Amino acid sequence: MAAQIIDGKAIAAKVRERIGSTVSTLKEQGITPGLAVVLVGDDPASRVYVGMKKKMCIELGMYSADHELPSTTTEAELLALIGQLNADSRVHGILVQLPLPDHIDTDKVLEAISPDKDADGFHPYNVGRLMIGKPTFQPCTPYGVMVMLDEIGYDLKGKEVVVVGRSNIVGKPVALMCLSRHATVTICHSRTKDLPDVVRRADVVIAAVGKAEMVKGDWIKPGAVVIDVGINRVGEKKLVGDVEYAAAAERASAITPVPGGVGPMTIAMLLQNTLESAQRKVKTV
Ligand SMILES: Nc1nc2c(c(=O)[nH]1)N[C@@H](CN(C=O)c1ccc(C(=O)N[C@@H](CCC(=O)O)C(=O)O)cc1)CN2
Repeated sequence: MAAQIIDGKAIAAKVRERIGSTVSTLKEQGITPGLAVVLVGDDPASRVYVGMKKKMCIELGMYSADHELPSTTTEAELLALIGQLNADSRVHGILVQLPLPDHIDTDKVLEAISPDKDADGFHPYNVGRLMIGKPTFQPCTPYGVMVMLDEIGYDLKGKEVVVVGRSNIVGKPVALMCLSRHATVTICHSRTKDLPDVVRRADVVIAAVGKAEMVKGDWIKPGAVVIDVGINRVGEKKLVGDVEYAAAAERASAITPVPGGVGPMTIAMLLQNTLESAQRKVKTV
């Protein structure tokens, strides 16, 4: 049977629609959720993502504070800007687009963001809360993966999940989120022995390794769900995921495409996190 294509664009549009109507309600109560997006340097892909974030923020009626800084910006200048944004009551979420230029210490910058405005969920305080299963900002891409699984009605309880990739941004948090839903989770990486055999056990494969088509179609157990987080540029224009899509789709019960899969969810969940932050603020004042 042909795999169900999990349409990230459509699911993200649905998430944004829900956010938009909640934003309208909040605005009636005098609160406008605000997101500050900070870009340092000229990375073309980052510029595109930042542009999409700002556009959607405005479309949903949120306040958008944009800061595009030159690649010569010093770490001290960036930290000073974050200090200002932490203190700005119009801003409920702060996002510093990654990667940052090499002369800036990324960890230092992420730790400078106030944990209660950490719309990316990358601050160690929030990472710790995720680890111990407390409510927190959930990192956007893994959060999007969970929403996609919910959307297809997939219950992770008791399922074997194999995550390929152990990044702080995707692999580790998505593994924790699956664990919190009672899945049995294996995280694989470059030194995992017999990777194809480990992946073959999986009811759900989450590929987040950043290597074009590294997960082969014949590694997929028939009927498995395949979530491909990779976005790899091949040649001038073509984008492919971390999974060999056509061959995997022949065996999977459901699969995310690239483009149009997990990518669009990342931005939708950033806006969701900003909204949740504003809602928390309403409850505390
Ligand atoms: N501070 C952060 N930096 C980065 C993050 C992040 O979550 N926070 N993630 C990525 C980039 N990213 C968002 O910032 C992102 C990547 C891809 C997409 C997306 O919609 N991709 C499309 C394809 C777009 C294209 O043509 O290039 C798709 O998959 O369909 C959105 C957001 C690294 N940095």
